Amino acid sequence: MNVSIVGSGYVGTTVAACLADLGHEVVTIDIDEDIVDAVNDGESPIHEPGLDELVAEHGGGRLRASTDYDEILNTELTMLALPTPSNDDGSIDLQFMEAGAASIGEALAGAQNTGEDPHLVVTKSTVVPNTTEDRLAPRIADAGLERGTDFLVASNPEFQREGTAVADFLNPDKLVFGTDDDRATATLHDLYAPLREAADGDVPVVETGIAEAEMIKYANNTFLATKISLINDIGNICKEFGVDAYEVADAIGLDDRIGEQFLRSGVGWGGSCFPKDTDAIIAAARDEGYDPAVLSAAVELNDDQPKRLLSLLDDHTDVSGKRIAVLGLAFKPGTDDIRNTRAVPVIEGLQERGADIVAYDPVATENMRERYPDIEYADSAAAALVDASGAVIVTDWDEFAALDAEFDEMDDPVVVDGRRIIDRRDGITYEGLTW
Ligand SMILES: NC(=O)C1=CN([C@@H]2O[C@H](COP(=O)(O)OP(=O)(O)OC[C@H]3O[C@@H](n4cnc5c(N)ncnc54)[C@H](O)[C@@H]3O)[C@@H](O)[C@H]2O)C=CC1
Ligand SMILES: O=C(O)[C@H]1O[C@H](OP(=O)(O)OP(=O)(O)OC[C@H]2O[C@@H](n3ccc(=O)[nH]c3=O)[C@H](O)[C@@H]2O)[C@H](O)[C@@H](O)[C@@H]1O
Repeated sequence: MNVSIVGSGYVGTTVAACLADLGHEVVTIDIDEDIVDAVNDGESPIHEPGLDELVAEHGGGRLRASTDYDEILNTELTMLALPTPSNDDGSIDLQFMEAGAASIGEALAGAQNTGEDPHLVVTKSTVVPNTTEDRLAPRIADAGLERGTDFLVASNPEFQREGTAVADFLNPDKLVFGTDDDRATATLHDLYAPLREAADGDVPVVETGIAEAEMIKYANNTFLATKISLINDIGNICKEFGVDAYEVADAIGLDDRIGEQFLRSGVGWGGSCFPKDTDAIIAAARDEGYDPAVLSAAVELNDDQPKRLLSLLDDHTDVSGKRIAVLGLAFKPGTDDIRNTRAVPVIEGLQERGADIVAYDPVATENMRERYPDIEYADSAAAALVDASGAVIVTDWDEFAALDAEFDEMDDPVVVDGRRIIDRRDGITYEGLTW
């Protein structure tokens, strides 16, 4: 099939490269010329394991990029993979999506009516229920097009994670096709047929309505975020009783109804999506007159975990004027992404206390330096610990598990672990956040 994808960022580029690898002819459309040039030169514009190889193999061939929306005229379907950031009040900002939809409409309207099937426009981005219906389809139609004759719309949300995006896309737990027209459903089946054939096992397809598909994405992300907040709540109780929350989590995870994943308690969830998507669906629900109590509590608890981490440190040392090591800056291991990382409230809390911060991350240091140019950055965890009067662990990088004699170099070896990555050992004052 000939496929176009508007937006060549984390999702757009990953999906495009994987679809090209599965045999489709794919073009991405982006306003950023550097991204377009990179893809055409066979270079991935973003860092994801396995993506460099795919873009190197197909870039400039079955995978192309362009700044020209007219490219969609040579394709059967267009996916919208544009950003859906938050407004100041947490609600979803649809300006990029509406601009993209309008440009698609203008391109389609400029084409000769060939009598072919209507062009399918698929919302890949995460959008609150009814966005495709109420905000995107009308923008496409604004160019003088008729829905059902000139174009169709559908929702096909994406569940890939950063750091494992290629593997997640190629072997998804499910595919969700939200449509209101059999022709759209059939086109999505054609698009994913090679993926389902190549995938490791059976890939279930959920055929549903457009708004249901949009909501499934929020339900998925907010369920997982809330699962982490719940295990953090349970972990905080465990800490009060001197109980090991990880032993408790391992045991409850054996119950199939609970499941073993996403039970790692600690300093909380961050990243480009859980925080923004939770805020967006809470704001959208409130707009409709419903206040989601559990989700609001999940956010509140997530905001409190970094404060609990710092108050554990306060229990052992007055950090004012002292050198304090912050180990881990990325929002999770395996990425240099610092969007909504828990390291930010930790750093700000330490700054408020007047601490002298020395931070270390294997890959995210440069991104954090842009945000906090004035704090000290160490070249290694070992260097960060030298002469420190306390250390806090924010990201569960494997390399932190190997730290041992390095703690002997601390002035006062107080270690507060927000991710259960350091073993308790003689010679250090160790506090686990939930154990
Ligand atoms: N990053 C992730 O792991 C996941 C993200 N999502 C969702 O996917 C959507 C996209 O997210 P990302 O790929 O992370 O965003 P991103 O910010 O990495 O990429 C968006 C791209 O769109 C381009 N762009 C902006 N306006 C444009 C326009 N008018 N026309 C053409 N290109 C334009 C930008 O230059 C950028 O390259 C969001 O709704 C996000 O919530 C869903 C699942 C996973
Ligand atoms: O919509 C999205 O963008 C994506 O959001 C998440 O993916 P991602 O943000 O890449 O990262 P996760 O691996 O889910 O981790 C999110 C946060 O939760 C934290 N976490 C995760 C698991 C756990 O047990 N405990 C825990 O604190 C991580 O440290 C991290 O800060 C979802 O897992 C993806 O399915 C989804 O597509």
